[in-house]
Amino acid sequence: MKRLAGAMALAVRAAPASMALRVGTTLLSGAAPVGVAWLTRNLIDDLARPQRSGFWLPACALAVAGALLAVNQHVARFADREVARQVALSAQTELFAAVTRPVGIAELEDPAGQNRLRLAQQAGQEAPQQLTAAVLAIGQAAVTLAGFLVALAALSPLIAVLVAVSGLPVLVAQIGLSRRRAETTVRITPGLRRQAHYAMLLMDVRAAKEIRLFGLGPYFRSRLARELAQAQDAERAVDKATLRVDGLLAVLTAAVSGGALVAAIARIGGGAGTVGDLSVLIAALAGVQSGLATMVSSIATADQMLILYSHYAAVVESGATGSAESGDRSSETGSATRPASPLPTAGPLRQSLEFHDVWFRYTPDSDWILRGIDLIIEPGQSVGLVGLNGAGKSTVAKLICRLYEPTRGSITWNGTDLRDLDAASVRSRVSAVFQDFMSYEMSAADNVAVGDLEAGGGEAGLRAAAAHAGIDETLAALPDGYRTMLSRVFDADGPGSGATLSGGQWQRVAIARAALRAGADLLILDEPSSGLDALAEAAVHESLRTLRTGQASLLISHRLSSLRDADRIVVLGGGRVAEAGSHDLLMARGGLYARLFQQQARGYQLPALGRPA
Ligand SMILES: Nc1ncnc2c1ncn2[C@@H]1O[C@H](COP(=O)(O)OP(=O)(O)OP(=O)(O)O)[C@@H](O)[C@H]1O
Repeated sequence: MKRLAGAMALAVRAAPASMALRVGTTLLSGAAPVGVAWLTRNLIDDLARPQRSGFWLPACALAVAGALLAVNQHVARFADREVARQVALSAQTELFAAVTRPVGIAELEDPAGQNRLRLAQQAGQEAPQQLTAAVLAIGQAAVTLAGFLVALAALSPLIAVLVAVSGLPVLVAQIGLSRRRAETTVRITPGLRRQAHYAMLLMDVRAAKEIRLFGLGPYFRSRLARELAQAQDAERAVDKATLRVDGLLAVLTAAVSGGALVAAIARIGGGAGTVGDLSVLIAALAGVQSGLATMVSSIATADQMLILYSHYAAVVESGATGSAESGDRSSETGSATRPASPLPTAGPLRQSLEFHDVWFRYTPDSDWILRGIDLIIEPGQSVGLVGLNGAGKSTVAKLICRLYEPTRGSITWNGTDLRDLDAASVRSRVSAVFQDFMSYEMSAADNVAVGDLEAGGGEAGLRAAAAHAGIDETLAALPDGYRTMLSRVFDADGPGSGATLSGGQWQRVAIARAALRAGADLLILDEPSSGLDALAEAAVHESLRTLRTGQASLLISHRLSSLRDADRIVVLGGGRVAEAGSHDLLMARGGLYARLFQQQARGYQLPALGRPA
């Protein structure tokens, strides 16, 4: 009942006027068949009288009722669709507000969480509206049923009871089927998600290159078809069971109604009623039967939708993917936990950002990525982070941004544990270019502006940030300047045409995005120049150096030449800080950093004189 009330409340909140209209049309369509049956009875009895008088009133009332009902049907359909639209809008808004509410992102990487999200999305789209429609249909059927049962009871109480009771086995069977249908929906969700993934790959322009080159079309098509066929098999099994049960129940209810009809006709034939009574009886039996069928199927639908709605409610109530979040400070799921009450905001970085013996693994059953990291970044200091692939450099960056929480140990901002600070306030003091930065299918201006939606300065501010990333001239020279749509798959909003950037140009847009948040205390650059040509890399690094003045920075790069000016270079190895110091110190020490640097430097050296070229 709580879930039902929640779903109904959502519908009323989202579409109050349309809901009121829908309730009105429901009451009218519920009462109409009973009214029409009584008017018909009066009309027949008036006509059956020898003087044939007084039939004008029921005849006119019948005509008006017919017209009203015809219009009512269309109004009801419009109100239904309006409720569906407004509920879907409201449900989607609530759902995605919940998805982005949690501090961390670990739940979004959990397959079970993604299954719940898909179910919640599906339920959010259809469950509240279908539940509302089912409840209204139950109400409508109840009005019709009550009217006809009273009419039947007036003729024969026994027949009325018999017909009403025949609905019970139908109800039990339909609820069983609806539960099975809801379970099937949950069971086929992972397969349908995989199917959607293959469909997305086949349509995605980024995947198209490999799919064409490696001839992967038939491979993904067959995987897609297999997943869909498996889901359909499960649905077909439920449909077959429904057919069997519904067929049997139809025979049962028809037998009960037929028997009741014959018995009642026998009574009227025996002189216990008028011809008008017979017409009411026929209408009442048909009405009760169809009312019962509507009521039972609506109860079953409501039951199924309630089960689906519970997935939506779980996500909306608990946030992200609806999984229970632990309040532990050390999160074994790697998930950043949600604060129970408002936390203090992070002030400017005046002392340091420090890692204290930080251990981290992404899930409780995976390997440790960090095994006791101690790291200090002081205000205005530049720190370079170096390590082999998979050493955990990006993980360190993500931990600072509170996308995950340390499994053990702590990270402090001016001495306060990050978990004791408002996450949004910490993030507002950090700017970052992630290794897997985003390319948004939006205009060039919007692609830079998302770095800081609250930054003032208009286009001049965007251009200044873009200039730091060495991309201002390129963006300004696009067909519609900064308003140019950077997309291959969406049209421009206005009359201008779209444009496509190269990988390195996109990377510079991401750098511009980070540069826009110039007031941040800490700038994290995770492989910011991997796609840049040598000239651009030097220019961007020089520009970022001026941008970083006074700002702390954490620079992660495999191009060690770009790190040599860092105040301190930290080398990660085996999940720990293997080496730390200035470039000169680390070179003199001859450890991993020195070996990596020399290896890279050798690659750039000209062949020695006298050796064949
Ligand atoms: N979201 C994740 N879930 C589970 N494991 C992850 C996740 N992200 C990274 N890992 C694992 O953590 C390890 C460290 O990854 P990370 O990206 O931090 O390394 P890195 O030092 O930045 O590597 P690279 O130099 O290749 O960019 C890798 O073994 C990777 O498989």
